Formats: sequence, structure tokens, C-alpha cells
Amino acid sequence: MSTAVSLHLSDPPRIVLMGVSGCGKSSVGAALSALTGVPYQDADDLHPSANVEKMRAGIALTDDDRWPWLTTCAEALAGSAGGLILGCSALKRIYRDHLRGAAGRDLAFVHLIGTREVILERMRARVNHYMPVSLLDSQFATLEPPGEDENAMAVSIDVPPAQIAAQIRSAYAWQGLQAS
Ligand SMILES: Nc1ncnc2c1ncn2[C@@H]1O[C@H](COP(=O)(O)OP(=O)(O)OP(=O)(O)O)[C@@H](O)[C@H]1O
Ligand SMILES: O=C(O)[C@H](O)[C@@H](O)[C@H](O)[C@H](O)CO
Repeated sequence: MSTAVSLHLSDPPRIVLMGVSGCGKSSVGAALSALTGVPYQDADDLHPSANVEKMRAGIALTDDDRWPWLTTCAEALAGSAGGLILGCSALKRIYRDHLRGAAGRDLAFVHLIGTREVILERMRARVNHYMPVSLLDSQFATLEPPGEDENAMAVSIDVPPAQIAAQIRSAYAWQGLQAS
């Protein structure tokens, strides 16, 4: 399922898997990395510890909390000579603009879409993650789905990660990359 008119991928490939907590960024990122050979970076690992502690305490991040983290994410994209798959919530358009500012206007986005019920259930079943289920509603409230001008596609999370990865690979033209 694609919502953009024309999708394209930069060379080297830089692509952001975005969406609310628990939508499957890490799982799909691992599958897409295995399929394409492009490294995966989880933006969760780039948060300042203060942000992680805030979320662990059940307090939603503000814009001010997110800007330094988004700058780190932008630097990771810009510095990725061989390309990068970044799993990053990127909930607001201004956040995605910030990433595009560093990585280029042709930065590609994939919005992983699922219902609150499905994601809630998956988050409840997940172990050893700092993000409390109670923050999911604030994630949805903050979310601004990408527009048609954002080189973004939307994919349903109702199928397994490997299948989502295959859909992403065929929707974007993966220059110079071979399917495994
Ligand atoms: N397509 C899928 N089908 C079934 N289960 C999935 C799918 N994608 C992810 N899951 C499961 O849902 C849970 C959340 O997925 P994951 O941790 O990948 O999401 P995330 O977006 O990276 O979360 P966060 O942003 O909170 O770190 C995990 O337990 C994962 O195994
Ligand atoms: O922008 C945000 O609020 C954060 O990035 C969150 O989305 C979490 O880091 C992530 O989803 C972990 O569950």
C-alpha cells in the first residue's frame, strides 16, 4: 500500500521507518536490513538518557526534549556513507523536515500503520522495553502522518515484518542493491 505518487530512494539509500511506539520499526528495520544489506540504526539508542528516563516514568517527550535527539538522528543519516535504515518515530512533519535538512530532500519515509488495539496488544506482550503502554495515546495524539509530498509510503503492520520489508523493497527503487 503506497500513499505517495512517486517514491524514490537516494544513493546511498537513506530511509526512515516511522510511526508510533510499538508499530514495528525495530522488527521491520531488522528484516529490511537483512533483505537489502543496508545497516539499521534504532533511534531509541540515540536518545539522551534524560529522555529515556522521562518516558520510563510515563511522561511524554516535548518538542524541546526531542530536538537534540533529532539532531543526533539527522547526523547519523547524513554521516552514513553506505546508506542507513533509521527506525525513528518522526511523529511530526517538523521533525521530518529536520531530518531532511541534514539528509536531503529525497530522504525516504515508510509509515508503519496499525490500529491502537493491535499496537497496544503488541506493546503489552513486549518485555524489557522502557516505553510504557500508557504513552501510546500521546504518541497517536502527536502523530502527523506524512503528506503526499514527503516521499513516503504507508504500510500496514498486519502482516509479518519480512513481508513488510519485501513491500518496501519493491515500492522504492533500490539502486545497486540485490535482494537476498
Ligand atoms: N508485523 C508484525 N507482526 C507481528 N508482531 C510484530 C510486528 N512488528 C512488530 N511486532 C512485535 O510488536 C512489538 C513491537 O515491535 P517493535 O519493538 O519492533 O516496535 P518499535 O516501533 O520499534 O517500538 P518502539 O518505538 O517502542 O521501540 C514487538 O514485540 C515485535 O515483536
Ligand atoms: O518521539 C518519541 O516520543 C520517542 O521517539 C518515542 O517514540 C520512543 O523513542 C520510541 O517509540 C520508544 O518506544
